Amino acid sequence: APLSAKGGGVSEPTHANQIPKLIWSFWHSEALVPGVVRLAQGTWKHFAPDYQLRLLNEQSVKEYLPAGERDVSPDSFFTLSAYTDWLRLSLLASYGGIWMDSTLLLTAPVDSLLNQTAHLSGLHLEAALFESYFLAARPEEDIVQRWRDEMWRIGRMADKDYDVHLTRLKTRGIEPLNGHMSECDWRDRSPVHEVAHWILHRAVAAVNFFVGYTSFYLHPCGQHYWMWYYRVCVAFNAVVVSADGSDITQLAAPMGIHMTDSERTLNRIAVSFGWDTTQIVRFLITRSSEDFQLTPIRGIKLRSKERNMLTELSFCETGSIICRLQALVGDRFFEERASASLEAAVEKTYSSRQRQQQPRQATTLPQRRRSQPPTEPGYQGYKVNDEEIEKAKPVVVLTSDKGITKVETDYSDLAHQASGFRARSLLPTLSERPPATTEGYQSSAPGREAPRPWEPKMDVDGKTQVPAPCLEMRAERALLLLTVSLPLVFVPEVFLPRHAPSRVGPRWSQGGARFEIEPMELWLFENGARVSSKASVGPGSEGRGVWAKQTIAAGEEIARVPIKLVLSKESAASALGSDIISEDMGEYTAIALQLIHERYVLQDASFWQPYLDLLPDTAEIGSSFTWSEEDLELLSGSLIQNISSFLREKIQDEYRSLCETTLAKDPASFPLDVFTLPRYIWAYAVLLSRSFRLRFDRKGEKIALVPFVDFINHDPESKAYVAGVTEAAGRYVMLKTDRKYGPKEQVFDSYGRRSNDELLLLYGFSLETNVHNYVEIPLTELWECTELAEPKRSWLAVNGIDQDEMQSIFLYRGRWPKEMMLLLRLLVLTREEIGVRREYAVHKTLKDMDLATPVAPDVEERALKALRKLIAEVLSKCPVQLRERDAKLLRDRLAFEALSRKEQYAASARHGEVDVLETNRLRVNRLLHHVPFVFRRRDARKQQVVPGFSADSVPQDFDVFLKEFEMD
Ligand SMILES: C[S@@+](CC[C@H](N)C(=O)[O-])C[C@H]1O[C@@H](n2cnc3c(N)ncnc32)[C@H](O)[C@@H]1O
Repeated sequence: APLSAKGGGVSEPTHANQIPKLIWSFWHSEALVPGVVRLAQGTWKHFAPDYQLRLLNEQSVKEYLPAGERDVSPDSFFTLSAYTDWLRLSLLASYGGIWMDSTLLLTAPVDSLLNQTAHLSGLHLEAALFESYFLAARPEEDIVQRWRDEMWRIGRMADKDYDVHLTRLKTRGIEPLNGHMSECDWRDRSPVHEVAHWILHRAVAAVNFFVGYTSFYLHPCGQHYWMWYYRVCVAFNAVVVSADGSDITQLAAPMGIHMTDSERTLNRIAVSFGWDTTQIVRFLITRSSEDFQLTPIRGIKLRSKERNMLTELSFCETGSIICRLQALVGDRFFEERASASLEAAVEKTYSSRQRQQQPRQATTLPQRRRSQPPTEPGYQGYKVNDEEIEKAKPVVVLTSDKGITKVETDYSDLAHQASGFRARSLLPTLSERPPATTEGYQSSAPGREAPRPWEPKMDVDGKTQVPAPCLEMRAERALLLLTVSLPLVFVPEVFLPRHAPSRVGPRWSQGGARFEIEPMELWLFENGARVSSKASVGPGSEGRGVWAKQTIAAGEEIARVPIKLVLSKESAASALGSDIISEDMGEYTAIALQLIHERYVLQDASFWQPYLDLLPDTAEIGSSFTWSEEDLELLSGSLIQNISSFLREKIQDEYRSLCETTLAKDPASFPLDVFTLPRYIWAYAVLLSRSFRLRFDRKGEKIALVPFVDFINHDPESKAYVAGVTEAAGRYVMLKTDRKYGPKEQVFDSYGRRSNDELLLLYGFSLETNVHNYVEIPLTELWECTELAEPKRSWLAVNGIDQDEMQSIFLYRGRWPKEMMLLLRLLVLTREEIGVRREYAVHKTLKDMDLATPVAPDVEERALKALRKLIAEVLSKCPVQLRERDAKLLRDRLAFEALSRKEQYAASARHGEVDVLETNRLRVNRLLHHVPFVFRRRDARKQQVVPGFSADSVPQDFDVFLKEFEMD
């Protein structure tokens, strides 16, 4: 049966319940594919001849991504690897097939690595990590979809947010890496170290024991680092395994996930032998691997270090694994030699590069970060041979966020690691070293942006250095650990449970009448609503929510509420009459009047009484527009303070005008001592925090309060859906799940991509981690001083940008809408630059200029500087002390938890704004720094004959720079 087309109109033949014969892989550039990657592809053709290869790059991938995901690019993530981790899951979730990392050499038929009956097949490492470099699945597998969604969520989290997320997982009893890598390895140390370990281990366990109460978790040793590195595995464990335990193979098997031991197969050479890069490469290209049996291991997975070294050397000795594989494939990617000395080749490659100092040719790897040969004493230089490897082994460079700070001669002082330095060996890729700062830092590879200042940097091993905030956090935590937990050090481990029993305390009290759901459930039932027996309303830290009582499948209907139970303008009109609820009355106003009428006039006689009894009061909702003046002070320095006052005033004005007009028509039915201002504000708070926009027919959307369905809480990532349905039997509102929910799991819905400011204003809460935070910046002043304002406005209008959109820009944390730079460029363009006065001529000039991309260095600089000024103006309204206080509070769980709910939300919202502004300020500074460079390169590029090369050595990653200016 043909597979449904997901993207680009592609459909694949497949057999039901079989993994489609498709191999997916990604290499960022189409032109510069290293020999070893091409060799890998050759092995796939040989060992998977009946499979279709889908070798994607940044451009072609768009053809295959499902419609809603086509705009996702590496820019959407903090790192390229996070992007490709998400990409593989997205492709497999849609089309199924096999994902192979580009450096995976098959050495046996691919089917020997698959299990056709499993939902998901792959490989695990040490029974603790489910690898992601080789994955196979049938299309639309629930497990893969959930994994993809989780990866999408956490792949785009900044380090700080990710840290909070990891702690949350712990509080929910999920061990992100199944206990793996949580142990500190202090072996071969002195007895003092042993004792220190013993104390540390218990102290850490004691502190972490309280994670459920304190939300404070200490990542022991390098565990946080590993969790960062294996983000895709963390995502896997969070959604698939979802439980504590050290052996994921056992946990995953009942879910239909098949795992092969990677140490017996693809990882055998690297892991089982415990070799480093040089040893692995030596084995692969020299005759020492002549007798090695390839079939049993089924394949070889190379890391980027091995790939780089193989690409540099580009030869193999007859009989070696690489030579044998290329003979099998029938193509030559490596120069075959009868005998060769690895050392001589290494020396030749590196020293000739040193001599030439020239751009390399197209056959080599795309340019990576390169620095001049270092001059620090103790740095062992570019030559590598055994003797030097031996000599150089003890050389350790200690790096902090400020770059290389210290060069030492042995590893022994591991205390440095604990105090914020990571030790890394200089060998074997001596030629690379991260620069001291990110300024003037070239991007690492085509398709990747230059590292962002907040992004954990990659060190020479392709691993991350722990970024500064984490280091500080770790130091602070260590101090806290010692003070808080020393008395607990001697609590025997057996008394410490593996994970904490409960979550952080609820924000609502869990008892009381508002938690007696049964009368409403009975009322729903009697009036024809259908609520699945698998779900019910129950308490949680978000107030009441919809919970799964037992497993609910993806796409299952949880509730169906007939229209007669719904409060809308229609119901208001039938309750209050069309004299009062006139055609032109707003929907919110109409329902607000009905809410007051039902609750305070009809009271127990109201049809909706069982539902109204459960509605929260104004303080419980806590929307910031209902806060007192005193409470609003908590929001000082943030944009939301003024917005809250503004909305409140608008509602008050509306109430006053209603009193004078509509309500005055029938004072007996609408006495002003019943229809009071506080009640009107309450009704608005209920409506803004719990109503839905529903579409039942073509006429348009309706605002409605839907009993039961409005108990669903917000998770920005949820895709559960609420929809109006019209059938012959009548209209109803339906709630359906987006994914499978396990017993006792809360079902969430997304209230939309709302920033913390919006959430606080309308719903009375904000999120500590919110990827949708943004700040709206008015352009009033820029419009006032721009030249040729009118023709510019009309040109924008002709191009589909309406008056409101022209007035401000939306600044997001990780992306810039395309219109933003276009607007800024347009506003800074002078009359002279446009060079014409008549409107139609201005339109033509602007069209030719293509303002969606940088047009000229000085225009670009002015636009960026204007943006910087706007950002600085907004930032200046938030005093530095306040910013620092918020940042500190959000790092320090204990202090944060000690705040009142409003203080917590205020701090999160203001911090969200500052974070967006600061991040963008840094970005603008960085771009300003690159402007001259980008244009110089662009000019050089125009002149050169062969794209990508010129005497001026245009970097291969030129496009990446340009991209910075063209984000969407
Ligand atoms: C549609 S109602 C959901 C039901 C509500 N929890 C109740 O008990 O009635 C929206 C309200 O739920 C709360 N809420 C929803 N999602 C939340 C979240 N993620 N965190 C905290 N509070 C949340 C807020 O008080 C919000 O105003």
